[in-house]
Amino acid sequence: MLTVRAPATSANLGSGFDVFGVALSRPADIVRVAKADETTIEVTGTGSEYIPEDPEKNTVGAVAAALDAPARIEIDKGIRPASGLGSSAASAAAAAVALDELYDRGHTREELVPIAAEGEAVVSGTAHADNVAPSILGGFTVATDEGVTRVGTSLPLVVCLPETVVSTRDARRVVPEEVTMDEQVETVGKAATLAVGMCRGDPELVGRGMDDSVVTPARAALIDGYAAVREDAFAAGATGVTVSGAGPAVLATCRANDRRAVGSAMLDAFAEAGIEARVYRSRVGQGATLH
Ligand SMILES: Nc1ncnc2c1ncn2[C@@H]1O[C@H](COP(=O)(O)OP(=O)(O)OP(=O)(O)O)[C@@H](O)[C@H]1O
Ligand SMILES: N[C@@H](CCO)C(=O)O
Repeated sequence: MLTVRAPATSANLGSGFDVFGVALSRPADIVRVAKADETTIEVTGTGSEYIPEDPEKNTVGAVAAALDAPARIEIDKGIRPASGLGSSAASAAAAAVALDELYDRGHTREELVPIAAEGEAVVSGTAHADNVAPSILGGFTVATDEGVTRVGTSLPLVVCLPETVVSTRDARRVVPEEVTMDEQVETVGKAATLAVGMCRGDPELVGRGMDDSVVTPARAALIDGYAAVREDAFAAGATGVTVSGAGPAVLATCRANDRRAVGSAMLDAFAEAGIEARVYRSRVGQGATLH
């Protein structure tokens, strides 16, 4: 069987709703594929009991259909579903890379991004590419209808995942439908600051650019303990804190030496709110890899 590892990702980064994303160095999904007459899916690993094996309902089924590449597909989940860590996207990204190789379709990595995004439409109703792009390409990505721009960086990150669940479909319902011109101007400034920070590998600039006042406050209300986690992460050295993807994971950036303190502060703040959580001390990492 052909095996691909695709990493977890964090989308939005505050000011880049549905556009920005980063690959995380861990955790990851492993997908194995073999040619077959029709697509079958077997899921094991973290949260697998909540993931459908019906190809019409699993993101990898949509990818196999889009590539016209029927296969026996085994998914070993390292990324918990409904986490805000691009769980559904990582499987789709791994399947796109694996099936393209298995059937020798010859797509470039960039061409595989919209194909993998078809999987996201199955789950959340829209084919947003801000998780599949970094999971396939690695680094920091800017995904728009015109294509994907990528910046390689190894910026330090800390992710804290509480034992609660927020589905992307639900979290999209709370996003404001309109913004004022003041909010638009502020968001452009933040997003530009963040992008420059990624190019320079500067956690101060990236952190400042994460501070969005449109989508994140609406999403934060769905995450018990968020305000305290954010405040305590800053007190421990974080330079920026935001909701990871649709949540409930919380993403922080900081200097590399502060990751341990920031992670502990986030864990403690969730614990004080009576919520168990786990921490990933991470950094921006590479995209899907063939094994
Ligand atoms: N291969 C898959 N892996 C994970 N979840 C899947 C997969 N296929 C379908 N799903 C469904 O997708 C939903 C989880 O996706 P969702 O987008 O809500 O979470 P996420 O990918 O962790 O978060 P986010 O996109 O905010 O980072 C669950 O309902 C799950 O059953
Ligand atoms: N941009 C999407 C990503 C979900 O991971 C959202 O926030 O709804």
